[in-house]
Amino acid sequence: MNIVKILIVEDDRPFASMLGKYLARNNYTPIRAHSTQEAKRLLDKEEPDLILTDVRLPDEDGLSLLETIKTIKKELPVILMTSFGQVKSAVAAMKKGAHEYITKPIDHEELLRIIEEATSSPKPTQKPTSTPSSKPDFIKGKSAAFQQTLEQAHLVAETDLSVLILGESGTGKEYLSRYIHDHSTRSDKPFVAVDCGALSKDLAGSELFGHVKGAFTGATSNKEGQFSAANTGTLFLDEIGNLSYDIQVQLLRAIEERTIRKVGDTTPQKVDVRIIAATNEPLGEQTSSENFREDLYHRINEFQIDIPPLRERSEDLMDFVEQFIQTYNQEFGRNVTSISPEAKQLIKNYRWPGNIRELKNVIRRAVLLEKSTSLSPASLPDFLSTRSALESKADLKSMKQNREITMIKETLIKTNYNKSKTARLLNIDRSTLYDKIKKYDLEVFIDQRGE
Ligand SMILES: Nc1ncnc2c1ncn2[C@@H]1O[C@H](COP(=O)(O)OP(=O)(O)OP(=O)(O)O)[C@@H](O)[C@H]1O
Repeated sequence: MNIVKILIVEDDRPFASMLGKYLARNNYTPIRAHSTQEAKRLLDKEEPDLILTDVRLPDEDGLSLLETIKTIKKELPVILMTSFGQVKSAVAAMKKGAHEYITKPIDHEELLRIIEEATSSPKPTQKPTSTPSSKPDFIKGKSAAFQQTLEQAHLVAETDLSVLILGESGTGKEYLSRYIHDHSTRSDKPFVAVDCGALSKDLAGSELFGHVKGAFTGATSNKEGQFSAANTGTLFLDEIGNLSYDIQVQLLRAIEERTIRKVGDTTPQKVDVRIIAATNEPLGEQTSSENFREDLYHRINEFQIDIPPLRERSEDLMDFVEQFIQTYNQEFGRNVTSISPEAKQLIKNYRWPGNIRELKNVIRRAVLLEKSTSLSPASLPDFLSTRSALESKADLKSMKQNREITMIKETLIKTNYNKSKTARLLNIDRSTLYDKIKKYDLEVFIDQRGE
């Protein structure tokens, strides 16, 4: 798999760090600079494939950085991050050759789409300056299990109830929350997604509620938090179980009193935000172990929606495959028009522990590799066939191995591909885990997500 290096130029360190972690989780290699000077140094040293820069930076602004880059590395795509109200800068940026601009608060899905487009296709010299990209295509499928989920989503969308979405990693919790927002009366207002799992303990308060200048070392200016960014709209809190106890207290107050206080400030600020939270670990269990406050749990769980794992939506599987093939045909300029029966069988036999995200990654890679018009097993990663080959043998040894592969994969996903944690949970040492990863050819599986 190609390594795509992205240089993030952003002086807001917590935000840069969050963005970096998000890109790393999506198989990119982030590098961070906090000023244009630092960015210029890293341009030569690191040779990034793409630049993602803020417009406002402490030394020069992102537009001058863009100009410099266009004179030395004309082909290097630059994406600017602008705030609402900086439309003029955005238009100027497009004229100066920026690949695209994206408005803060960043819509993560949109960012990924723009990055994928910028790094995989030949660059158009000029792009329309007007509207930011449209919303992602939401695949509804036809399985009874998901139709029920959708029905609940429609029902709750019409209300202002807080929603808790439960589902394994990659089942589409963020996608569904966006869908609920799009079908609510707040649809023309901001939708802001926060990955609570990527927030550091120290900076989570500032990220969510904002801070005032001087509130802590490094707080060189006032900053609005994600609550303010989502005001009048919807705030999606992913991996909510990761919030510290202190932040849980503040969050509860923000939801109940509809007011927030910035870090370092005592003045309450009114906010009107609809909360949708998500978790892939049952919070009920965490409340009994006192990791998660029970009062907050009940407050965010006014309505619960469960998303079934992909393996329980077998009727939807090929809908996703076909749609993803179309998407990547367009993106990579391929012409895959069918799927060979063998490839179809491999896709159907696999358990998809990483759910829709894993499927999407597998199809992206397959479309990129496929030379003919029919998707063949050769373009699919080995781990799909390893498992099926083992499955076809009904002996005890193969069945044991099969179970072992599944457990390793599921634990890797659970620990966000952290091998030390995985080994600990599986009660084996790291070297045994490495041996098994090698033996079962699981490197490709791990590459889907990166560490
Ligand atoms: N209904 C859908 N239609 C099209 N694509 C989808 C749908 N649901 C999910 N996806 C795809 O699957 C990927 C994972 O979705 P999403 O990020 O919403 O999952 P998640 O459950 O929030 O994951 P995590 O638990 O890791 O945060 C997305 O990038 C999206 O492309």
